[in-house]
Amino acid sequence: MIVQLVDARYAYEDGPLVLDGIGLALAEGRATALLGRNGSGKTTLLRLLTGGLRPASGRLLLEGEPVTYDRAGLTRLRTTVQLVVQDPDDQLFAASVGQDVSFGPMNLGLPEEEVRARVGEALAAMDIESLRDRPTHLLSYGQRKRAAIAGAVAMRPRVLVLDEPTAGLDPHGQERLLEVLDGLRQAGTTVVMATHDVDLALRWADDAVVLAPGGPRTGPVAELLTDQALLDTARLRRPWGTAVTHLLTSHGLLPPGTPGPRTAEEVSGYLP
Ligand SMILES: Nc1ncnc2c1ncn2[C@@H]1O[C@H](COP(=O)(O)OP(=O)(O)OP(=O)(O)O)[C@@H](O)[C@H]1O
Repeated sequence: MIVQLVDARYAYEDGPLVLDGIGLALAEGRATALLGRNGSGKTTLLRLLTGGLRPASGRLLLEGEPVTYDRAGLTRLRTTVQLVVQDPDDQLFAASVGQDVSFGPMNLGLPEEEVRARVGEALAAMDIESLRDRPTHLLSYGQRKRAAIAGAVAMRPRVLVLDEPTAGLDPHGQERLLEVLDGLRQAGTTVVMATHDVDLALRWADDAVVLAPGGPRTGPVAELLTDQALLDTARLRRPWGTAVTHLLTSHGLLPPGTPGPRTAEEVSGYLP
């Protein structure tokens, strides 16, 4: 496991207990969707995973070793695990897109040529090469979101953690992002994404973490998102694929236990 959170608890100062006894293990190349209603603790969990918050009890392990929350420990964690926060305005700070995306790799002390190559690659991946010299504050929300993700991609982290990355992206932008994330995964990057989109989670992820009032549940995404009792307690909508399967099964058109389609293309597998 690259990163592991073991039995972690977290409460904000003077606030409620947000996470209680959560465990999460991130293996190389796996995609994990983090789901839960507003205020369930998704952002808090992502901040625990990336060292921005420290668990009140429990441990964060990086390659099996407990993370030390000193400068060296956090630097080591953050070169391995990159967080893209929900609001791009909390992430972007340089004058232009190109400068912003190059900041991280430059800070790693990489040679100029390497920085340039990484920035070019990240801008191309996020389809924002034409915005390289644009001031970040003049970009649209979706463009800023893409620029913030490009900044993390340019760091080539082993684990990429994204807080609602598709929110505010147009359909093309969402598809493009999923392609980028699939490409990163194929190259071995571990990706964690908090999202409210159950269809996207079912289609994209291997594993899921559902923050439900009774306690967090972790497991294969196809298993958790077909568990109606869990969806009800977590107040999650049933993914359309699961709903279609349920309908076809209840009409005897599919044998019970048939796994639901994760994409529209997979539905064709049910046709005679
Ligand atoms: N800085 C803070 N100080 C005190 N309480 C906080 C702070 N940040 C978050 N909280 C509280 O912690 C709980 C979890 O918040 P968090 O942002 O992790 O939820 P979330 O699942 O990401 O929500 P959303 O889906 O709305 O983004 C909420 O009750 C929230 O009000």
